[in-house]
Amino acid sequence: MKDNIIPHDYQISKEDRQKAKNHNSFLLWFTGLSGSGKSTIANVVEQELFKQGINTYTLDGDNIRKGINNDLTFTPKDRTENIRRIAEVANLMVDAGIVTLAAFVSPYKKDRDNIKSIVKDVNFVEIYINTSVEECERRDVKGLYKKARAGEIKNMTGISAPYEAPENPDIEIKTEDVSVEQAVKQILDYIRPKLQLENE
Ligand SMILES: Nc1ncnc2c1ncn2[C@@H]1O[C@H](COP(=O)(O)OS(=O)(=O)O)[C@@H](OP(=O)(O)O)[C@H]1O
Ligand SMILES: Nc1ncnc2c1ncn2[C@@H]1O[C@H](COP(=O)(O)OP(=O)(O)O)[C@@H](O)[C@H]1O
Repeated sequence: MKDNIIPHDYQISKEDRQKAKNHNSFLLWFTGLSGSGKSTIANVVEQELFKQGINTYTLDGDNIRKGINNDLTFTPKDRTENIRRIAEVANLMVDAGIVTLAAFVSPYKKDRDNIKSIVKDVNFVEIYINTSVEECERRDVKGLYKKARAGEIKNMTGISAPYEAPENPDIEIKTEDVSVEQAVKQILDYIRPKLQLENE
């Protein structure tokens, strides 16, 4: 069946779209425990980029797990499928010339490696929001840790399901040591050269 799918040769390329917008596009992937600070930091990074006239879009649990992935749970198999679909969507967005931000727990190394192969290494910036489970549990932004401790939530990452920390992330942010503003600056400094088109 797949052999019969023959791609059409569309004439407007990713490079054409990037030139029209005057910046490169790539994926900023935030990984870390629930409550680590992924959404908080991604949100401010996006606001700063938006102010600079950069085309951006953020994928997170609200628009993905309630929409395209509303059939998926938190079993390892479903998490793998969750991340695969998000990576495919992100790949289309990067192809459309958009600096795409994605904030997902994404606890498994093999799933994060798969994102890299879908969007290609050069388009993938892995940002590890490194906050200890003790601190995430203390924050307990959504009350999920309390529920997990009470046995009301199964497979809770950090409590009853694993989190495989990135070994060599592009950016690592320890939110117990740095402020949101410092974290945002670290990310913006890292991506500034990546935004520039080659002939500039
Ligand atoms: N069992 C369990 N483990 C972890 N997280 C849980 C769980 N159940 C619900 N939630 C809430 O769902 C958000 C995580 O969804 P993700 O799509 O990012 O997870 S994953 O990447 O597929 O592992 C996560 O959102 P964030 O807090 O924004 O990380 C939680 O609020
Ligand atoms: N340095 C920091 N960076 C990011 N968030 C922080 C920091 N210090 C405290 N917080 C707080 O931690 C919480 C992180 O929640 P959230 O961004 O929703 O996490 P996640 O998206 O990873 O689940 C927020 O209430 C935020 O205000």
